[in-house]
Amino acid sequence: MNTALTLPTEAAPQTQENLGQLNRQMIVILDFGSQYSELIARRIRETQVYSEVLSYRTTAEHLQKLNPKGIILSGGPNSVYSENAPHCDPEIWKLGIPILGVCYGMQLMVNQLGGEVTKADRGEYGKASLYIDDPTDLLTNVEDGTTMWMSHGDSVTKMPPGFELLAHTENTPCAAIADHDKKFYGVQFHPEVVHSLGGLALIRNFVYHICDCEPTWTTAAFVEEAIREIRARVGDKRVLLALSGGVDSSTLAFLLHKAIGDQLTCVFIDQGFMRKLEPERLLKLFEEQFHIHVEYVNARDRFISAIAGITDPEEKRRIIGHEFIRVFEETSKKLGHFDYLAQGTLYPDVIESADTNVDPKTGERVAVKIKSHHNVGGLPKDLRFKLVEPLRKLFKDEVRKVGRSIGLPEEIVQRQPFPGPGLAIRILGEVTAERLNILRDAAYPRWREASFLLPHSGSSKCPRT
Ligand SMILES: Nc1ncnc2c1ncn2[C@@H]1O[C@H](COP(=O)(O)OP(=O)(O)OP(=O)(O)O)[C@@H](O)[C@H]1O
Repeated sequence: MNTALTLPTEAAPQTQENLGQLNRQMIVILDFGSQYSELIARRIRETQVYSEVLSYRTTAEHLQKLNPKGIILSGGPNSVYSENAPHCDPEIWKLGIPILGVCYGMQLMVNQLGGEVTKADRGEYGKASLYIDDPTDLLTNVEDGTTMWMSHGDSVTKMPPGFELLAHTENTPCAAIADHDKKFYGVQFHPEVVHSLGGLALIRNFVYHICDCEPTWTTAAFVEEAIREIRARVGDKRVLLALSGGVDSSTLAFLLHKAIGDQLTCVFIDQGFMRKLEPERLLKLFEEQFHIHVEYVNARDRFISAIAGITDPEEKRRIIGHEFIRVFEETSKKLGHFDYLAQGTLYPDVIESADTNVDPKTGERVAVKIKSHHNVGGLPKDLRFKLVEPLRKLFKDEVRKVGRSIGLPEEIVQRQPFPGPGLAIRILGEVTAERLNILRDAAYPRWREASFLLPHSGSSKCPRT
């Protein structure tokens, strides 16, 4: 039940602030609709270089402003000749920026630069051995005969002027090509997928040797910049955060607390659907161990009454989501005025939710509607919060790294994802207090309970689950 969060209109533009990304070397991935575009971005970031996925519609003018160290044209499901096939701004070839085309991206490069792409006699899907014709440059340290992952129906049959062959496979004469002078490269295979054994070496060659990047995208650098940015944005104002105890909101709480200390107020709503001892554990960790104040709201009776007699899981979710918003709203009003609401929006949310919201000029995927956390979805307009979303450029594994680096305990960093409506959804049929207790006991190993309870006895704030 991911209700889109419709934000107060004045808050929306501020969500576009790119916390922790200023003055950073970047590789831009132009997305032509491949299921792997996000994966390319992740692979680049694994080399400690920042990368962003933008729409293929991004203009050369905008790219010039962004000043990336390199551009990657992703794969895509189309043929370059098909009607409505996505094409990039042809001006990008004049920017003087290294460009790597992957699969469809390579075919587009060939098509736009005067070569030829034709429907192959036999498409190539799956693993293929790559035979290297030029072991320098892009293919330095890539083993001859290494396995690469192919998935294409069209093939390059004539290279554009200025291009040379780097590698071939049994079925694909032009599997890797380059115009060394202009630093344009094309590969028919997918170096980003794990099955491509030489893929990471190739990506590293592109990023470090061809684009001349340095490994600046590190967790420590992100944390430092994010803290600076949060302070600059928030000033001396108060920030409200809905804390679930999951990895995203917990990392956010730690980061914000580091940046603005007690200007942060965390609200934890105990709806009574969490796993055994989770509420107690959360309060103990945050309040006693890390001295981060958490406003505990015991709303167990309210939630269980709200779904009394309801058996349909979707209906349960809807009611719980609705109730959550009401409780959150009431609590925030009681706690006084807040200028900012912190949200744990992550980069995949930004990419996925913005598909239909591409700014035609910049190609930026504008997250007008943020695919939100169902529990804080649909916050009423009159709350009028501005947003702080310092994690919106991070993938989940990067959030875990950030959390770990700022002291978030491993039990939260590695926590199994658990949906907001939690046990209420795991129980088939009507949810009753008795069923909740049975499920809690069944799902919770005794030894963990014992290790948690001794020598401490949980938080005094909330009743035992
Ligand atoms: N019981 C709760 N009390 C307060 N806030 C909550 C609660 N449950 C969820 N939230 C808020 O809703 C957001 C989304 O919840 P969801 O269950 O979808 O988990 P998530 O997106 O994996 O995030 P997290 O890792 O922080 O749980 C959380 O990040 C948190 O801000």
